[in-house]
Amino acid sequence: CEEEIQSVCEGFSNEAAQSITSSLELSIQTRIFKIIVIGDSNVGKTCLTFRFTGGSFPDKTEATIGVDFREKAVEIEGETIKVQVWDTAGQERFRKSMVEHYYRNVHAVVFVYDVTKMASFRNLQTWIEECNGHRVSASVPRVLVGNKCDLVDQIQVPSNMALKFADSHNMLLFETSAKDPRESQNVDSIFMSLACRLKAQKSLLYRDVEREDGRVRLTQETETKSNCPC
Ligand SMILES: Nc1nc2c(ncn2[C@@H]2O[C@H](COP(=O)(O)OP(=O)(O)OP(=O)(O)O)[C@@H](O)[C@H]2O)c(=O)[nH]1
Ligand SMILES: [Mg+2]
Repeated sequence: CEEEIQSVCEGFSNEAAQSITSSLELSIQTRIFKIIVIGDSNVGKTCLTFRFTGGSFPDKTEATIGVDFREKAVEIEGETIKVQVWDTAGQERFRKSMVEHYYRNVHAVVFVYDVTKMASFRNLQTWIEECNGHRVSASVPRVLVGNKCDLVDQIQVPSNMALKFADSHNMLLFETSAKDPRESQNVDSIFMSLACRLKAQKSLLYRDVEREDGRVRLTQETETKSNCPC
């Protein structure tokens, strides 16, 4: 790594090189938490990940093809952590070749259903089976998200039914809306609660950083200072 840093700094003034070195060192030390977002097409996975990483609701979305990556640096108890969100495709034809990649070295899983579509709730069982089928360890935290709560007069999935399902699968339940700006903090807490739990499992993640991130990366994400919500 030191050699890589030196080669990056060649040709820069001392001051610039020093600043690059400290940025690179910080980047190398930063832990990355890989969180995948899974569920039927159209439930709002892209909008939820966009709300968390970009802070807004996208004007227009198209069906995700394969996977979209979004990252956000967050600060938890003085440590900067990079939350890497894998926004996966819900449509079978757009996900086939990618499924193995979704689950490889995953640190946490977010299952999403649409509170206005009972079928998307019923299909959760299939998504959970797919996840289990890819040998995702039971120690990998999972949460359940019921999205589109702003559509209050169209709700088909009662909260108590969702809660029972979440309990039986040892998951926390979040009912929220990617669209309603008043819910943005609730959307943040989906990912922040997972990041807090992962931070507590210290050992696994430095190893993953070394393995996946042998290359040096400089990023320009916004940093969110936040206290642990859990
Ligand atoms: N009312 C409402 N609409 C939403 C909300 N979240 C997403 N939508 C809408 O639902 C549609 C699908 O949203 P996406 O985020 O693209 O869905 P997706 O789960 O990523 O779909 P795939 O990429 O095909 O798997 C879009 O028209 C969004 O505008 C929400 O919280 N409330
Ligand atoms: Mg999508």
